[in-house]
Amino acid sequence: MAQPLEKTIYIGPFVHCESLAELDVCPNGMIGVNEEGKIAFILRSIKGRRFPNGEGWEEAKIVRIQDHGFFFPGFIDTHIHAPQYPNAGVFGKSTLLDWLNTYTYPMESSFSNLEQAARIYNRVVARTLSHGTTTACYYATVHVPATNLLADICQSRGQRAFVGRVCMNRMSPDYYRDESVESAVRDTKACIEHVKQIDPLFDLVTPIITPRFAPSCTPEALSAMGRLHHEEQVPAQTHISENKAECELVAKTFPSHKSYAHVYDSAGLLTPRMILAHAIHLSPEERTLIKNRDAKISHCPASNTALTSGTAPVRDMLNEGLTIGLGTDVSGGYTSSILSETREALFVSRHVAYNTGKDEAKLSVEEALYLATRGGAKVVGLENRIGGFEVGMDWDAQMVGLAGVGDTIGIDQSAGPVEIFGQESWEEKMAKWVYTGDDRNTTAVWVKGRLVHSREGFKP
Ligand SMILES: Nc1nc2[nH]cnc2c(=O)[nH]1
Ligand SMILES: [Zn+2]
Repeated sequence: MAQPLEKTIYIGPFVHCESLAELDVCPNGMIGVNEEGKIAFILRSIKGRRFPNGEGWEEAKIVRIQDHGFFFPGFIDTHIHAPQYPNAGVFGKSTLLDWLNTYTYPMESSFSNLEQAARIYNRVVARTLSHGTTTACYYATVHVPATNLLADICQSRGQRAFVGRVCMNRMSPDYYRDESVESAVRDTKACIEHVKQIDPLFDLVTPIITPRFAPSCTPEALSAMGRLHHEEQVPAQTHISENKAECELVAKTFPSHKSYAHVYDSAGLLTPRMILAHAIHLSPEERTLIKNRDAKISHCPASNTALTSGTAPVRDMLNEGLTIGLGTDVSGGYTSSILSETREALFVSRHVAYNTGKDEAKLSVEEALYLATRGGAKVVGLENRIGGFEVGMDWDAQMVGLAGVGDTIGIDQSAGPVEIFGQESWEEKMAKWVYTGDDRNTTAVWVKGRLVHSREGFKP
């Protein structure tokens, strides 16, 4: 069981997203986090220490920003394949459909071995936490024991997670697919039951229905997953319109359906609790349908570039009112860092601007950070609990450290790659973090008030 929490006051600058375009910077404030890991108060000035009287805050533990850093909400990875982690960076010149057969299915099938699963899943959860990912939406594999182990590891390492057993009953090698719709339903239910055992209120870990994508599932399998989504009242995730050959395959295998989005809709899967990854080549009608159903979008720019899938029209989708978060999509995406993904989203938006001649397609640093935090929180349906700093929200946060040039002699690698010369505005500091930072700048990470990662030298 996790250690009981102490009341803690976090002192120093804190930054979070107020809205899509606006960062809220408090250069020197205090955030009190109670024994339940919830934000109890926020003071925007440290003068006078006016925290609530008589509630024991006088004796609370203090955690202070030491350098040019700040507290920032934890990142939300709305789409990541945990078993593909060993393949990160290995994709050659492949595109989606040959990449799945060449790299992905062979790797995922090896998770029939629980030792392999333990090794890789421990690693991917520890690594994503080290990047400041406090919530991750994981695809596991078809294997029940390994999927349950991933849920256990998220629970014990303290990462908020959605853990999905993948349903796929066709178009993959015989050695890696569900035998039947009945066995897929039985195995999916077994994974849901397991999470109910370890976390009955889905406080930290939530099961998620995960039909891989339409080509991998017969219409009967999709409908069965749609029924489970409704019966079990748990969220769902899948891929949509990532690659043109995939879209053609869907048109061919579902000839009576109007569109790719309609395939999911007719299976009862296009709901407010569905997370659709990629959404690159959707028609305007499909985007309208997704908007009307209030289904959510996971934008995965690193993967979309790596697998030559295309450039998602994020600005258009935002303008149309779609809800969007960021996903690393490891290992279509090479990085398990949402900070890197934020940068990729910025660059891809510039390619969209260039290719369409529409300058407004470019995302700002603030907007990309919004997608990485508040946007992600909406995508996973937890916007009232995570993604920002507000009284009553959970303390899912990261301490970002930025080294001041001149503070140390020579180049201090341990302080991380971002160099602060002292003249930077907050806007510039945030841009430097996004464009030049990495996990060396992630000094400490908390989920629900529990310290789940810290760099060497961090003194809580
Ligand atoms: N990027 C990506 N797309 C998919 N479509 C179906 N499966 C996958 C997968 O594992 N990764
Ligand atoms: Zn994916």
